[in-house]
Amino acid sequence: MQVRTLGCSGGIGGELRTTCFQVDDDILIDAGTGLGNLSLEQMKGIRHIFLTHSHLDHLAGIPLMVDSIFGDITEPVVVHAAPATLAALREHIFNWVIWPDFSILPTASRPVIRFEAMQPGEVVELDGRRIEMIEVNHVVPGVAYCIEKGVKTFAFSGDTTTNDTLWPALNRHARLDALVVECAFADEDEALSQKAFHYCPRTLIADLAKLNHRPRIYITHLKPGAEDRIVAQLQARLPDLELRRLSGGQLIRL
Ligand SMILES: Nc1ncnc2c1ncn2[C@@H]1O[C@@H]2COP(=O)(O)O[C@H]2[C@H]1O
Repeated sequence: MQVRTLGCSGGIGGELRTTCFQVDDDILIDAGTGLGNLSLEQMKGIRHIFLTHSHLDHLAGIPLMVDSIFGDITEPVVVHAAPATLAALREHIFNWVIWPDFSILPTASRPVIRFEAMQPGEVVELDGRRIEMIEVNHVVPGVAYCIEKGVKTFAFSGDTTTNDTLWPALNRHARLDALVVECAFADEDEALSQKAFHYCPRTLIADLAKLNHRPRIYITHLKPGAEDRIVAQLQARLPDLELRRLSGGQLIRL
């Protein structure tokens, strides 16, 4: 299994793209502006998209992608998400005002996307990859995903602040090889991080103590301009952890 970082920034500007990870060739975890780094051929190979929550920076690529591949695919792309996230997508994006409802286009019986509700705790198995949804704590309903293939295990926190759901769920796995975890704000912006339900270094460090595994840790969703400060604040207080800043294009092999 491999995870390619198509986008991992908390914003845009220059080379920065928002959250989108490609698992092998056919799965996306979130579909932010990083999705636009895929070629048309690569987009046609995407069969499943798993969403962590309803915010634009995690799904902005979907409407544009489905229009781009509209005439070229025979089976719908399956969008997996929690019921609240799917309801938001239907009501606020695919509502014929912001974008046409591609879940009934070109025809209701053979649409280009299909929405598939998933509940926290549920596992979807796709060609030997077991994808588990885990509840987290964001300003809108949010989830993380843990993906197992063989013995290898990868997890992505989605957007979250302090919680007691992600860490016990990860501890239930026999191992954790790589963890992509968000830390959107620097400690100076802790008040904003609390309002927006994100981690800052202080709160992430406190939660990492709840994790029994010692994975490679990749920090994601850094707000543009604060990247170096956030990573320095984490590394200064976690010198013994294998902790690095995630960057666009980075490949995580498992
Ligand atoms: N009061 C607030 N609540 C939530 N988000 C906020 C607030 N003020 C500013 N924001 C920003 O809005 C952004 C929405 O996407 P994010 O959750 O990635 O990060 C959020 C913050 O950067």
